[in-house]
Amino acid sequence: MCLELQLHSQRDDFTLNIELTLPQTGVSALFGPSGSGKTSCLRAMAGLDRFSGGYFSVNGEVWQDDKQGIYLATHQREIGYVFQEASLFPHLNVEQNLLFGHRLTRPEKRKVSISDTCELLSISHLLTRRPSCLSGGERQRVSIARALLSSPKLLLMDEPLSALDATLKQEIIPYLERLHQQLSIPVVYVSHDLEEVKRLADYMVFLEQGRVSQQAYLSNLNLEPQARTQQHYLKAV
Ligand SMILES: Nc1ncnc2c1ncn2[C@@H]1O[C@H](COP(=O)(O)OP(=O)(O)OP(=O)(O)O)[C@@H](O)[C@H]1O
Repeated sequence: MCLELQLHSQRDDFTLNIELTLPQTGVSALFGPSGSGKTSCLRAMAGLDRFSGGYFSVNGEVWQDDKQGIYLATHQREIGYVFQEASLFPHLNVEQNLLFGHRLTRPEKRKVSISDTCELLSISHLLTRRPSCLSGGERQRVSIARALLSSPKLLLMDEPLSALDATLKQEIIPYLERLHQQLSIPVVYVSHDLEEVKRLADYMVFLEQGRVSQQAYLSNLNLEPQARTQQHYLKAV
């Protein structure tokens, strides 16, 4: 069992030619320069963007197959999605935000409890606060908790740390490592930070100009060339 994604699509002057097979468990990172198609892949998996010529299955369940006319809308896909910026409801407190994700899931499908999730992400003491009274790292931890509370079959994370400064990033990474150890669902994690990916991912996909240039378990990869490219890029900006 695994995740399979195929996208063969043209959007304006950008061509996506993706053939991906990701492992059923653990964290798979989509890594590549800006504009290489990472978010497009994630949005296709979530059903947020519909690309023609698409196929997507999660552990045997087909969520899109254009040849057979199958396409599940976002609300029919059992996913958790964590965006770059925490997207919490500002008028609800933390507990109400969490309950929102939980209530959307039918009781028989709930795999995690609010208390366990709060403990996992150390947010129990924040339940009565409004999002505006949280730090960026706390907000992002609440967003992750809300995504988990929908008991998803797949967790999609689009550069969840990119809006945080270096200190907050260091604060939140251990929580992501803990999630990694405790979650049994697949996580697809978009990033263009090689150090982050090296700490969190098991499997890595390199994207370049809408194509997969390489995919393998991290333990089988030599990341020196990518590290050099990233150093070069960081010096240049
Ligand atoms: N709605 C859209 N319509 C047309 N083209 C788009 C749309 N969204 C993105 N693109 C184009 O698709 C290409 C891939 O974008 P995408 O956001 O997937 O890249 P990315 O690797 O996630 O980039 P970044 O790291 O900067 O977020 C880019 O050329 C982008 O301009």
